[in-house]
Amino acid sequence: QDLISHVQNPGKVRYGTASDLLDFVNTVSNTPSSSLLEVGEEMGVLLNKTDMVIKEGHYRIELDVLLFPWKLTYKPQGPGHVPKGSFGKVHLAQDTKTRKRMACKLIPVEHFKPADVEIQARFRHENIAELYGALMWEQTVHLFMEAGEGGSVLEKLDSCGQMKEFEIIWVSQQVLRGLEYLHSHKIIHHDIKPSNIVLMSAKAVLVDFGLTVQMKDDVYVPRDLRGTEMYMSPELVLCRGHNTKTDIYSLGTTIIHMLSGSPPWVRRYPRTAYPSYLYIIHKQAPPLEDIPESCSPAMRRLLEHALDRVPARRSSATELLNEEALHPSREDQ
Ligand SMILES: Nc1nnc(-c2c[nH]c3ncc(-c4c[nH]c5ccccc45)cc23)o1
Repeated sequence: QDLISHVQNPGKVRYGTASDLLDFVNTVSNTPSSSLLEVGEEMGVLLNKTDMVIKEGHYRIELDVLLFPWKLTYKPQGPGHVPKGSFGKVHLAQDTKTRKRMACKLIPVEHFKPADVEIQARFRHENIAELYGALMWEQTVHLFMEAGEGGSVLEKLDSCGQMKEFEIIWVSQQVLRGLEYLHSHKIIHHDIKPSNIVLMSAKAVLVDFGLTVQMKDDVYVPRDLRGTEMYMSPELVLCRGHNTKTDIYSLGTTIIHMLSGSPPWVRRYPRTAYPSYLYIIHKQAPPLEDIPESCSPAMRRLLEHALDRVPARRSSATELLNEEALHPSREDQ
C-alpha cells in the first residue's frame, strides 16, 4: 500500500537523499509484482545534486529522457559467467532539457535487489560510477548513472587487442584508487574484471555492484559463488571465507588480460575442453605463466604481489599503488 501512496502523492518522481532512494528501492523490492501492475506511472527518487530536470513530478521516457541502446547487453556470457552476476541492459540516456548524458541500466523488477544500488547510493568516489537516481516504470527499474562513454576495458581489448603498458598503468591506478576506497569501508566488489571497468576522457570507473558485500568483520563467508570464474581467487573458489584481498587477485588477472589480450588460463586450458575453471584455479599455482614475455620486470613484480596465493601475503590496494610499476620514471617513457 505504501508503494501506491508513493505514486498517488504529488511527487511521483522526486528529488531526495540517498536514504530516500534506498527507502524507495526497498519498497519496490518488497512489493508483490501484482500490485506493481496497478502502478500506471513512473515513480522514483533522483539524488538532489543531479542536474536532471523533473517537471511536476514526472520523468518520462521519450519525453523527459531518451534512451539509446548502447549495443551492449549484459547477458550471462556462458560457462565463465556465474549467473549470480547482476544483469541488465545498459543504455545511453540523455535528459531532453539539460542534454546531460548518462548510463541507464534497466533491471526487470523481478530480478532487482536493493544490493544493486546500495553501495553506489551510500558511498561516493571518483572511481566508482556515480548513481544519479532510481526510477521504476513498466515493471522495470531504471538506474541512472555516470556514463563511461569510452566503453569498457573488455570492449577495448576485444576491438584493439592487448593494451600498451602505459595504458595498463593508467587503468590500474584508477581501479586501485576505487578499490582502496571500497576496501577501507570493508566492501568487497566481488566482480573485478575488464567488462566492469569503464573508460571516460579523464578517468576510469568501476561499475556493477550487484555482487558487492560490506563485511561485518574481517572475513566474509559466502553462501554462494560470486563473480566470474576466470578472475576468481583460489580462496573464493574454496568458499571457506575470504576478504577484500580477493578483489586484488581479480585485478591481477585483469592486468594479465590487458597485457596478453586473453584472460588467464584460457590459452593453456581452452574453454572448449574446460567448461569450468574452478578446479584449475584451486589446484594450480597462480597464473604467472600467462604473463607475456614483453611484460616489464616491475609490472611482473606487481603481478606476483597481486596474485600471491596466500591472501595475508598478497598486497593491499595501497601497497600496489606504491609499487614502482605504477610510477614509471621519466627515462622509461
Ligand atoms: N553492468 C553495468 N552496471 N553499471 C554499468 C555502467 C554504469 N555506467 C556505465 N557506462 C558505460 C558502460 C559500458 C560498458 N560497456 C560499454 C560499451 C559501450 C558503451 C558503454 C559501455 C556501462 C556502465 O554497467
